[in-house]
Amino acid sequence: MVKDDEGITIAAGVDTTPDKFINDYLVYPTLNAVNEKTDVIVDFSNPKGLPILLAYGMENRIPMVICTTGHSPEDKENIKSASEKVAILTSANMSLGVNLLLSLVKQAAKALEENFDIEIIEKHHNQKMDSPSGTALAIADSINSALKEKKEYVYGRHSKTGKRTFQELGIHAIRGGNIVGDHSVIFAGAGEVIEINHSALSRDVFAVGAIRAVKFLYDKDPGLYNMSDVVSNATA
Ligand SMILES: NC(=O)C1=CN([C@@H]2O[C@H](COP(=O)(O)OP(=O)(O)OC[C@H]3O[C@@H](n4cnc5c(N)ncnc54)[C@H](OP(=O)(O)O)[C@@H]3O)[C@@H](O)[C@H]2O)C=CC1
Ligand SMILES: O=C(O)C1=N[C@H](C(=O)O)C[C@H](O)C1
Repeated sequence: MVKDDEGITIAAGVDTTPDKFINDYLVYPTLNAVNEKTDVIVDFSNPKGLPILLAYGMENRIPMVICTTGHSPEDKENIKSASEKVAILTSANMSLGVNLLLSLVKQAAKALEENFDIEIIEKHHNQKMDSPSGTALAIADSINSALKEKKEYVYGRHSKTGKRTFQELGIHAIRGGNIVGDHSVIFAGAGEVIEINHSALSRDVFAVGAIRAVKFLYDKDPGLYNMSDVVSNATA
């Protein structure tokens, strides 16, 4: 996708795997070789590389587009503090459609808060490392942000006995084949069901979003940004 875009080029690919120590210092030769003219770092990799990624980005004041999912609460705190020094954009899903879905589910949750059960089902390929998907968690957080009574996330319901409570928000992960990424949000009421669904048909949608994010972020002041900033920015 970058090859077809005249505005940007790939300066380097780097490895942030923390696997080498010399005198207690982690050594990352490939990371040190990054071209000084690098304007933005894009990360679609593994949460294990986060400490090195943040340290490098902060030290060199290079904005970072972090698309990797599966971060721990501590990782998320570290991203937040790093964003005080350098611009960081995080998004569990770079597609335009999912970012619209995040606001649609908020609207639906508000309207149906009193008597609809809410469940999320996500489906992904059999190579995915984390579950549930970062997008499913972002959808759940978006729903919760709209509700007066916050829901409690219940993952999978395996071996769970007893009835579902109204406070539950079920989150379910399906893994198989080469499914790119499907997210369905089900609002189930008495006698009616509303389902809001997004299907990524190709991984290109994530690359397109990441390129838009790069163009948005490269000259931004320190701060924590997300895809809704990009989408709402007409020049991005
Ligand atoms: N925000 C979004 O829109 C999207 C986010 N993702 C997220 O991106 C991440 C990667 O997913 P996906 O592309 O499917 O995974 P893949 O396994 O296909 O690709 C990950 C790549 O990252 C490389 N990698 C792993 N660790 C490091 C590291 N420490 N430093 C540098 N490179 C590393 C891997 O190299 P090697 O093969 O050598 O291990 C591999 O090339 C996941 O967290 C996924 O959820 C994915 C799609 C969209
Ligand atoms: O791993 C993937 O493939 C994807 N991961 C992201 C997530 O965890 O939400 C986004 C997308 O659905 C593809």
